[in-house]
Amino acid sequence: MKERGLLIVLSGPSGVGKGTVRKELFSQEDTSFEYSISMTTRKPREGEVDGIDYFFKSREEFEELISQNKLLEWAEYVGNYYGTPIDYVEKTLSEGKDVFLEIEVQGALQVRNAFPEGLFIFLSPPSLSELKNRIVTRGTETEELINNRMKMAKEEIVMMDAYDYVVENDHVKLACERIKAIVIAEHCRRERVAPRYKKILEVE
Ligand SMILES: Nc1ncnc2c1ncn2[C@@H]1O[C@H](COP(=O)(O)OP(=O)(O)OP(=O)(O)O)[C@@H](O)[C@H]1O
Ligand SMILES: Nc1nc2c(ncn2[C@@H]2O[C@H](COP(=O)(O)O)[C@@H](O)[C@H]2O)c(=O)[nH]1
Repeated sequence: MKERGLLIVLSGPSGVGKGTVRKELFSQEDTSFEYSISMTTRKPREGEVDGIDYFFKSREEFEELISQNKLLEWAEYVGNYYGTPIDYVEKTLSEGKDVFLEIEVQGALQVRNAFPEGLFIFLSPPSLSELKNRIVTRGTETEELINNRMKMAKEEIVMMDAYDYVVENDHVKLACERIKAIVIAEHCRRERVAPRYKKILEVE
C-alpha cells in the first residue's frame, strides 16, 4: 500500500503573506506539494479565477456542502464562509502526495483535531504595524474590513502556541526556505524520504 502524504497547514493572520508565500513556494522547482483549492462565499477580487484561486459559492451552496459533510473544516471569517473540500485532501494524501492548505486560524485548529498527524506552521508578521501596513498596501479591503481583520489578527496571533512551528515572514524567499526546511525535516523525522530526495535514490 502506498504511504500517505503529509498534510501541511500554513496559517496565520490576514495580510501576513500566506498567499504570497504559497505562490512563491509553488513557483519553485524543488517543491512538490499539491495545493488544496478552498471554497468561499466571498466575491472574487479583481483577477481571481473560479477553480484556480477559490471555488466561489453562494451561501446556500456552501451550507449544503456543510450539511453533506463535504468539508474537512470550515469557518465564517469576517462575514464570509471559507472551507476545505475533504474529498480532494483524502484522495491526494492516499496517493502518497503532500497536500498544502493555506487557511485561517479557526480552520487550522479544526484540522488539528481531525488530522493530528498534520504539520502545522504559523506564519508570523515581523510586527503588528507591518501587518497593518501589508493589508493597507494590498488595497483590497475597505477601512472597516481592515479594522475587522486587524481585530481578528490580534486574537489569532495568541494561538501561535498551538502550532508545530512559527515562521516569520520578514522576506518572502527566506520564509519559503524555512518552510521547505521544516517539511524536509518532518519527512526525515517520520522516517520517510522527502519527495525531492527520492530521485537521488533512483540513481544507480
Ligand atoms: N515578506 C513580505 N514583505 C513585504 N510585503 C509582503 C511580504 N509578504 C507579503 N507581502 C505583501 O503583503 C500583502 C498581503 O499578502 P497576502 O495577500 O499574501 O496575505 P495573506 O496572508 O494571504 O492575506 P489573506 O489572509 O487576507 O488572504 C500583499 O500586498 C503582499 O504583496
Ligand atoms: N478556514 C479556512 N480559511 C481559509 C480557507 N481558504 C482561505 N482561508 C483564509 O481565509 C482568510 C481570508 O481570505 P481572503 O482570500 O478573503 O483574503 C485568509 O486567512 C485565508 O487564508 C479555507 O478553506 N478554510
